[in-house]
Parts: sequence; structure tokens; C-alpha cells
Amino acid sequence: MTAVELAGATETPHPPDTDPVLDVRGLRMRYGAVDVLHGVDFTARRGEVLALLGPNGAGKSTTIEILEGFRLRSAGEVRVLGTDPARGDEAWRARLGVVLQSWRDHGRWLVGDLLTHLGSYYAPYATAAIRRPWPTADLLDTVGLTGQAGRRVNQLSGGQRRRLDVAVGIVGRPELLFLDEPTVGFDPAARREFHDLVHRLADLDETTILVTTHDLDEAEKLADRILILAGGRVIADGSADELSRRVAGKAEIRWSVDGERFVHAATDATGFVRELFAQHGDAVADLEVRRASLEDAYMTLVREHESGGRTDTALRVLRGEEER
Ligand SMILES: Nc1ncnc2c1ncn2[C@@H]1O[C@H](COP(=O)(O)OP(=O)(O)OP(=O)(O)O)[C@@H](O)[C@H]1O
Repeated sequence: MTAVELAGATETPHPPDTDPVLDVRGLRMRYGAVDVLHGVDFTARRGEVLALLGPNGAGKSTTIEILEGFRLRSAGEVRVLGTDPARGDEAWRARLGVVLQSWRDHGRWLVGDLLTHLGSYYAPYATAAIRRPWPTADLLDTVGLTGQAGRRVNQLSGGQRRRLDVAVGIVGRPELLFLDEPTVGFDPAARREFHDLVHRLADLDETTILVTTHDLDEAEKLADRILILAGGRVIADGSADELSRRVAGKAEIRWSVDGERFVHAATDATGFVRELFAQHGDAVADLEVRRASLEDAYMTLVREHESGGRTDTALRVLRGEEER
């Protein structure tokens, strides 16, 4: 993207590239007499995509609302783009994008007009480095709604409506984007396009993205890092691959020789396969190596946690993360 300076643009403070975009330490939240968050810790760098996973009621929405500045925390240190969200002003808010589960107002607006109108609020917060807002035609093209520009919002299909939600969330070219269950109602093609869009935002614009989802396949495809929240704490923090590897330890290897099928579980899958070829050479067919999926890892970690806090695996995952 080219940097364009807009007339009347004011500089907003911009943390150095090395500063974390999100820095959460010892975050606690209590509703009445009930503690929901018991000390949540995590950070996120510029351009990183994080998926926040966890069972219903784990406190994902609460955490996000605190980061967005919509809810006051009970205790802990939180910095979002270098600012305490409890004290975030309009200039800080203009640097965030939020895609909530659904918007139901604005039904009578035309799609293009709505984006142009909402985008106009961001113009004063453009900087030399970040052009704000995103030009409407480019944005419609990016989210695949060019053909719907002249239609009323209440005439869109569910999936188109969701694309519009995404467009509304990114019209201000946010440095940090919150996506809550972003692809519910998308058809498979729209999902794939959306995943490409998220990767483009993270890679080209260096947007930091925090996604909450119950779709583990989506989390695995989208996120550089997975955070699992359970019992008010982050019980795992690492890439999908790291989590799966540490939880499962072994990979499952399947192959056939002369039409007979075999299965074996090995910690050193590469070594095992090397040995297999050394012994059977070209006779080895139908080879498959399968590591535990993120879903396997997630289920193991959450079940261990729920069955009375046997968090050996969770601790191992976190320890491994610290060692990196
Ligand atoms: N305003 C509130 N007052 C009291 N309790 C609340 C309030 N908001 C949330 N809670 C409780 O806090 C806990 C965490 O809720 P939260 O919505 O953050 O979870 P979640 O992980 O987002 O869940 P889900 O996956 O179901 O969306 C739940 O037990 C919920 O009932």
C-alpha cells in the first residue's frame, strides 16, 4: 500500500515496531462475587494473528471487551497500542477495528454510502504512514462486495452482511483488529477469501489481529499463535503445530506394503519413515504421517483442566513457550 498524506491529517502516536501491540499482565475480572479472569497474561507483536480459544463462558468476550476499552478490568496491567484501554481517547480508538458478531442497524443505507460515511470519521486520524479511511471502491473490492455497492444493507444475504461487517471493521485501516467469530454464515469460498484477506492485512499492512472462534480448523488456518483460555487463565500459548506436537508427542504413520496396511505411532516420525524406506524401498505405498490436530490438542488441554486442574500438559506447553 502506498502511503498518502491526507489534507488536515494529524499524527497519532505510533509505538516503535519492537513494542508489543498487546501487553496483558495479571488481568483479573470479577463480576459481582464471581471471578471470571484470574490473571491472564499474553502479548502480541505487530502483524501477528492470534486466535483466542476456550470453552463457552471462559472469558474470551470479557477479555476482548477490556482490550477494546468497553469494559473496566478489576485488576492487572493492560497496554493496547501502548495505551491503557481504560484511558483510551478517540485518536487511540481510531487505530482499532472491531468486527462484532453482527450489526443490525443501518438497514436502509446503501452499502457504498455507509462505508463512505463511516470512513469519514477516520479521516482526521490519518498519518503519514497510514492512509485513513480505506477508499470505498478499494474496500468493496477487497471484501468482495463491489456488485452490492448500490444495494440497501437490509437486502444483503447473511454472508454478504458478514462481509460488510468486516468492511466496517477495517474501513479505518486499523493497526489492531478484533474479529469475533468472523466467518459464521460464510460459504466455503467466502471463508477462503476471508482467510486470504486476514493474511494480507497481517502481512502487507502489519495489522495485528485477535480472532475469537470456536472453529479450530479456522484457528489453525488463520493464526500464528493460539491462546487457550480456561478457568480464567491462559492454559496454552503457542503455534497450532507446537501445541499439537507437545500434547501428542507421537505422530501416527500409516502405509501399505504389497497391499497390506500398517499403522504405527512414533515420536521420531522422520526417523521411522527413513527406516521404513531403508527396509522396504519402493514397496512402501500410501504413506501418511498425521500429527495430532489442533482439535486433539485443544480437547486434551481443556479436558485436563476441567477434570480437576491436572494441568501437566498445559504446564509443559507453557514452559515450552517460555523456552523459545
Ligand atoms: N455483565 C456480566 N455480568 C455478570 N457476569 C457476566 C457478565 N458478562 C459475562 N459474565 C459471565 O462471565 C463469564 C465469561 O463470559 P464471557 O462472555 O466473557 O465468556 P466467553 O468465553 O466469551 O463465552 P462464549 O464462548 O460463550 O461466548 C461467564 O460465566 C458469563 O456468564
